[in-house]
Amino acid sequence: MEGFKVINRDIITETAAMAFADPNLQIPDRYVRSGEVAAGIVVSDGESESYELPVVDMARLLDPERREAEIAWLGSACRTWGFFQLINHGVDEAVIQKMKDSTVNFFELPLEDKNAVAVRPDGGIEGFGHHFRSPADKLDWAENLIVETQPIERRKLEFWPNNPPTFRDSIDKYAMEMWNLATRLLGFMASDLGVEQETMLAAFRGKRQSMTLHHYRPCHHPEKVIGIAPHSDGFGLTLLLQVNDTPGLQISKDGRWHPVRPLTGAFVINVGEILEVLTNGHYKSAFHRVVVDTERGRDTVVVFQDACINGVVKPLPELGEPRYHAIDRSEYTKGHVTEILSQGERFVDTLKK
Ligand SMILES: O=C(O)CCC(=O)C(=O)O
Ligand SMILES: [Fe+2]
Repeated sequence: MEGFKVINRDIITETAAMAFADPNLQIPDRYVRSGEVAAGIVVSDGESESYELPVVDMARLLDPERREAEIAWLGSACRTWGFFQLINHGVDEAVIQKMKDSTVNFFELPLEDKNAVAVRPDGGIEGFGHHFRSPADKLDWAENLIVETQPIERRKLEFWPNNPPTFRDSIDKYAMEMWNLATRLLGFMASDLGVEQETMLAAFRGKRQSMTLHHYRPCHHPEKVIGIAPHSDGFGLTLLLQVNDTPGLQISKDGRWHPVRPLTGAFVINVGEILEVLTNGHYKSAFHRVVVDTERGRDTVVVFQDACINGVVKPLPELGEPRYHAIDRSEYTKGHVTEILSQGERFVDTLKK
């Protein structure tokens, strides 16, 4: 984000923290966005498709006899939904548990302690704070912490909490596990697309990895507030861990919101806009949002893997006549931030030929 003013983060104030904590307090006006919550049709619980994303099984991907069919299934999930849940992922359970515990412990701290790593006016996107993603300056009903994790020289440890004391180590180990998982998945995606694995991996290797931890408080008026406003992810690949089984994530498909039921132990993986471009539009980056629950809080740990080809966002040359205009990676960032703030068209759509 160098050289570009990031204006979509804000510090969390005592007033906000009080409103989060006390259901009897009136919801501050900056969080009230009933029209946005009501926008669009939500697939109802009774419909069979409603809570199912395609479930991809890493054990099958690794099994020579089942691999081919599972790769095709993975590919179809990325083409139709842009999202899937991943089971039998093989990520070290101790690392996951430590990351979950650190996340829960951090968000439980008093506001003052969390604000030790607060966003700074000129500090870019990193730190503890709020997103606001609407032209009307409305805030999400959530707290989040954003840190850059790779390459190592980009790490700004002043934004990495040292309370709880395990936190920095958790982030470090978890970041490594997620990169390993991402490379495996990208290899299988390359096979599905019929490109060399190395071509796909080269677009991601050495690029940025960042992590967002979200904490969505319950709200007695979930129809008035939104956990994360609709957006599509701006990087290459997103790997999301649900810390608890509170639902809330909804994915846009065929013009309707599909609520996702978190599968215990699964990751939710999704295609970001840059991967859509790399795949020349074969894979889709879908809009999604988070609604909040009346009773239960929700925490997620989200890792974003960035990608580009020699500093440029463009389709992999193996995938035929490019259907997107090539754009410099830094110009792409500016376009995507504008998209977040305007909540209009996806920025990648403006790149389509
Ligand atoms: O917390 C979630 O379920 C979604 C988070 C998300 O969409 C994001 O961080 O981009
Ligand atoms: Fe997202």
